[in-house]
Amino acid sequence: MNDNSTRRIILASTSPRRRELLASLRIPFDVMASEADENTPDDWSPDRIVESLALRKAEAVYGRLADASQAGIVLGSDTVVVLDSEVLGKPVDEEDAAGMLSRLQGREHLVYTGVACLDLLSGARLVRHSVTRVKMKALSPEAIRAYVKSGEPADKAGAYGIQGLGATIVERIDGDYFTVVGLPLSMLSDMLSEMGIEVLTDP
Ligand SMILES: Cc1cn([C@H]2C[C@H](O)[C@@H](COP(=O)(O)OP(=O)(O)OP(=O)(O)O)O2)c(=O)[nH]c1=O
Repeated sequence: MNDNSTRRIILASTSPRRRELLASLRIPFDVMASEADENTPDDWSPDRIVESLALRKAEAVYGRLADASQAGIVLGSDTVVVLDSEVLGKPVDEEDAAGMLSRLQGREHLVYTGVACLDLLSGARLVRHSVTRVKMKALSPEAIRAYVKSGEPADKAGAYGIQGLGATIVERIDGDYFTVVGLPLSMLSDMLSEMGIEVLTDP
């Protein structure tokens, strides 16, 4: 069943990247910021963290809309970087960013992104994650300092953005590029299809 015309999509996110990525699917959507608690127990695995936080973000918006009996799908997403089993979120300041980059440089790490889709009317939910391996180039302290000073690391998991200046410090990736940027579009389109929203349809 193709339900594109009757159900709105709401992106539960403050991330401009996620908004741009979702826009590339060419389906109409609204954006609502979600204030979800992003703390998780220390012993949670990365897949559990990103799936749970994606769900929390979607549920925070779902809670504000469910009473209105609106037909729609709420999307939430969360991204972390994992190095040697340690989960790296966003750096708290420039020193933290430089520390993260000096550990990531010259080595491989994993980027996990979780996606949650909640159906506003039925309450049905789908939650999945995607993982991409990233090899970062060896970086001199000067290069790390210059990259931190660019401001790009500030609001990004692992203190880099592959879609920007960070492209110059990545050697290769193995997996889905969009998982690294924060919204795995191929996996998302499969999830939307399972919820009755087809991205590729005859106009
Ligand atoms: C590794 C990497 C991360 N990121 C970003 C994606 C996410 O926005 C951010 C991880 O933080 P998140 O907590 O996943 O998301 P957010 O707080 O930015 O947005 P939301 O409101 O949806 O919770 O890191 C990049 O943009 N490029 C990259 O290469």
